[in-house]
Amino acid sequence: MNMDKKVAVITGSGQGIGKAIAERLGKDGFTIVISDVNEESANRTSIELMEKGIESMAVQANVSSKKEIENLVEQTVEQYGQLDVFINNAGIDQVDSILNISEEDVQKIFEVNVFGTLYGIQAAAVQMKKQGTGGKIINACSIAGHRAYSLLGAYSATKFAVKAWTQAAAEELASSKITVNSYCPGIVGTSMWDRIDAGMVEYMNLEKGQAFEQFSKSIALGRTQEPEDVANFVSFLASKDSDYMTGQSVLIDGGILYG
Ligand SMILES: NC(=O)C1=CN([C@@H]2O[C@H](COP(=O)(O)OP(=O)(O)OC[C@H]3O[C@@H](n4cnc5c(N)ncnc54)[C@H](O)[C@@H]3O)[C@@H](O)[C@H]2O)C=CC1
Ligand SMILES: CC(=O)C(C)=O
Repeated sequence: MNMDKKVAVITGSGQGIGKAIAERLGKDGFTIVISDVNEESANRTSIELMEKGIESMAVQANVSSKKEIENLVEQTVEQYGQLDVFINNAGIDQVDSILNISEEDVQKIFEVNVFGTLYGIQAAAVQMKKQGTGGKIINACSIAGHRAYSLLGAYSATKFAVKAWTQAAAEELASSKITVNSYCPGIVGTSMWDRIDAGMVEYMNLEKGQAFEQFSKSIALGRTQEPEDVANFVSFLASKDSDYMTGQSVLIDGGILYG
């Protein structure tokens, strides 16, 4: 174990954007804790990183359980002695109309995207304050945290909430030299968009892939986003270069929304 190396925890990093962030931060020199509710994908991704020479371990955790997230931080510190960067990346999607959304579905998406992000901020901040070294907390927001989309009403509401956590936590934690920022991707071709497309085409009577295609037409840079496009920006947020930035939820969407 090299105690000079900084340690980053990434939730929901068994696949998709979280996995790309883990790979990028590993290349940047971080020791990486892969965490996911899916134990198999967490283990697989952690092994892939180690095969690339990146120090890593996997911890299975469901972000909607405060206890499991506290345990994730405990295990990290037990193994590596410190926590420097905590990334609340895990999130789930939901496609439904406002008139049709059920109480159970709203509860479920808020438990993961909203409560889960809060538990991550809390557990990370407690540890970072104890260390007295400062730190960086980074959250997954979305273009849907800047404007709500039809059929993504509940999802958009959760991402607006992530933006609110980011601003409030940034103000409260600044005196402990802990910064809190969010990345707001656009249309990234992960399994999340496969599910969103499937849900939307059913609602709108389209062919498979057409909802993804229609959304993608709004991207000024003319291509859909790769997980690595997001990871490149998160690399900056996790680095010293972002030390003077806090409370921001930054669009990284190839030019869909401006502001
Ligand atoms: N794909 C996209 O176009 C965009 C995604 N985002 C956000 O980026 C983040 C990552 O998204 P993707 O990689 O696309 O999704 P994904 O569905 O491909 O991967 C999400 C990962 O999170 C894990 N996960 C789900 N629920 C969890 C829980 N309760 N506890 C721990 N892990 C859990 C899954 O097992 C999976 O490994 C999400 O917060 C999402 O809302 C934001 C904007 C656009
Ligand atoms: C998945 C997501 O955040 C959008 C709006 O595409």
